[in-house]
Amino acid sequence: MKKVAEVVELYRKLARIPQPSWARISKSLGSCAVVNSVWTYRDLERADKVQFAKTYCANKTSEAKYEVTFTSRPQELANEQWNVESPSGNLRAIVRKITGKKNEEKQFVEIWNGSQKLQNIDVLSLEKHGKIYDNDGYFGSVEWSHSEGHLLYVAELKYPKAISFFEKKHADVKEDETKKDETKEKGVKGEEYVMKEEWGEGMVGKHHPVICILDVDTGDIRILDNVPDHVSPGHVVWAPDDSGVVFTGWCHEPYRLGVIYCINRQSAVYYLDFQKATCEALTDPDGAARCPVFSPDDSSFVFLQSNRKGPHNHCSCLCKYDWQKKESTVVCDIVGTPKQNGFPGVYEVTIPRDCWSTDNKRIVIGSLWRSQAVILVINTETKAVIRLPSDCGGDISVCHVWNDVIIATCSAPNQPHYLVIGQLPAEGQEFNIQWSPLDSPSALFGDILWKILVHRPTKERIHPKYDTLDYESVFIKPSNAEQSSRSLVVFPHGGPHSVFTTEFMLYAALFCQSGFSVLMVNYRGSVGFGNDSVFSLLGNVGDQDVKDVQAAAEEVISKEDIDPNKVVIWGGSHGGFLTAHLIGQYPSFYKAAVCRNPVINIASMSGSTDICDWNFTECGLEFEYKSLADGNSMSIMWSKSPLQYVDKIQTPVMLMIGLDDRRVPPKQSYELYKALKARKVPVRYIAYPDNGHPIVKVDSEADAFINIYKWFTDYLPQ
Ligand SMILES: CSCC[C@H](NC=O)C(=O)N[C@@H](Cc1ccccc1)C(=O)O
Repeated sequence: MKKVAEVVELYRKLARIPQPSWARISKSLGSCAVVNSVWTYRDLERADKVQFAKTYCANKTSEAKYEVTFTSRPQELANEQWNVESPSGNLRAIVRKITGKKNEEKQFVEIWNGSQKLQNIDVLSLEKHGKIYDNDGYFGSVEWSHSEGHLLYVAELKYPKAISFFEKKHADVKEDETKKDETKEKGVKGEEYVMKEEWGEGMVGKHHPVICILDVDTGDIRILDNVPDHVSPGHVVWAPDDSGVVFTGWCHEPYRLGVIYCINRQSAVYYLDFQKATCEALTDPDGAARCPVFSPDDSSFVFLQSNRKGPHNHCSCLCKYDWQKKESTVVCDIVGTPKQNGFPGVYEVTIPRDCWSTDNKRIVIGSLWRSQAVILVINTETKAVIRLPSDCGGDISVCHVWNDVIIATCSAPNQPHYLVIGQLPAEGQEFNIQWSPLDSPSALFGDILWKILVHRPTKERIHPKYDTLDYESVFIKPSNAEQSSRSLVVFPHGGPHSVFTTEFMLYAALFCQSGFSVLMVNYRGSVGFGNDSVFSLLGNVGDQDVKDVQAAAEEVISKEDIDPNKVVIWGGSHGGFLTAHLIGQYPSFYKAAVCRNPVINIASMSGSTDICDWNFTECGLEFEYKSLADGNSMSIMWSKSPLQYVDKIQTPVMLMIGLDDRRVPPKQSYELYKALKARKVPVRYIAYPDNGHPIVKVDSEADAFINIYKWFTDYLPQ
């Protein structure tokens, strides 16, 4: 087993490995494909995630392969929140965040042509709106009009100035409601401390988004004010002929529930028509539709439709809206249980911009296919679905599609991420795509082996309704026995409706290079295996998921060279919930445990999480906005919570929380901490400031890993 000091140096080395955050083909068509990319790496010395840009030129060779003829040197990027090329490729819009002289946050909207900055607008000083939203995958949007004369973006509503009842300067401002509008420019009394609902975890400061339109010639900004009062707009795009805007509207009445990781929120696709000054829902206002993406000829757009209410994440339906006929059709329906290893359905929160082929028939999107991230080519007319081959056998995710050229990022548990380029073959030939790496990828970790394990529930664990369900794990181990400590980290994911795929993950690679094998379990309830798997877990959390993980662990120990006395476990959020359950239900099996922001007591959490619907749904209870966690509900929630087993726990537990977590309140961990302290079970509680639900601040993430490694090795037999 490596010493802690050695693992610190290993962490320093692997943390520097960059990962592509985005990559797009420049639309300025020339002789070669120009690919602009932005990469991110963890800068431990600066305790910050640092971004740099890289540009590639690639020429297509005869057999549809590409030869890279130029690669720029990495250019560090500063403060770019958005960088969006215009349809012709002649202009570029950049939203830049700057700290002002008085340490205030400023945002500049910059318009560039090929050689200079044409506009440099200090937008917040104009007091037209609040902060421009970043690219959060839900509300944030920056889009050029087809004419390239306007830029649309989403920002926070500008609230009237809040003034105190006791402020003398504005003594003339009346509290009278009828006067409110006239006094708005002076301010409104008594509003200083009124709570503004937020959209929960990961959406701090985002209360009420508004759609803004900048005239790039004059610099004038107007706010679209006929968005329905009950919806918050996002995924905003221009309608054909710039006749208006089309967007996802999330209903925020009667109150906002957390939206990140949740595709079950009430939302519809709306069209705001400039000429008619109307805003109408194009999809069912009571549904959960999102993310309209128009075809190149603007004849239609595709969008995703999910189950409103129910599990926070699940299979989505891919639909197409015909702009002329004003009607929607289903292209890929929700899949309950796929045939054998067949198409399991579409699992994506958003559809990438520019996902269409030039023939206006096919789209290229990312999705999940059991334990792998994949790229699908879907023919929106024939409804044929083709899974593209990965380049390295691991994950492949689409970055950009333009002019039938695809940019994708590939990785595997032993292969850091790298970019590839490929020409989309003709209809029906998609599987023959040829990928060409844009960069020589970071070295393959030859000392890490990985495979996907398939698990079938034993007879007594078969789900009564979904009796054909199986599940998987991604298993990684050191390639040579000398390096292996024969120790195993069991690692259940969170969600519970998420999934471990075969991508490169820093922590997993570090554990493996430090001598551990790692078992990442995609228990029933994970996404990517069909909706029946997701729904099989509802009402069975704390039992079916726990037994699936334990069975997978015992199977691997019996089949691999693992010492059963050297098994530890760790997980985050629902993964932390499972960790706490497993050490309670199998008290002598795990030598040490770590929980990151774990759900410990569903009952006590129901009033403080940003997604209180999760507590009801996962416990098999109906949820309505007016639902109360009454005695009966609390009793059911308690019966599925790991805290009930605390008297059985012997395993030393380390708890790690993000103090700003809005998803799982830090007090959840404190409940377990106190209970274990009172029972003299070794327990350690680490609290990271400025971290939310995922503990990903660079210094916190680094400290967390070394603490986890030390906690495990302190309790493992040497
Ligand atoms: C009331 S919090 C329930 C646990 C939480 N579920 C949803 O947010 C959770 O396990 N979070 C995951 C993050 C995640 C959730 C869904 C899809 C992908 C990731 C976690 O932190 O690991």
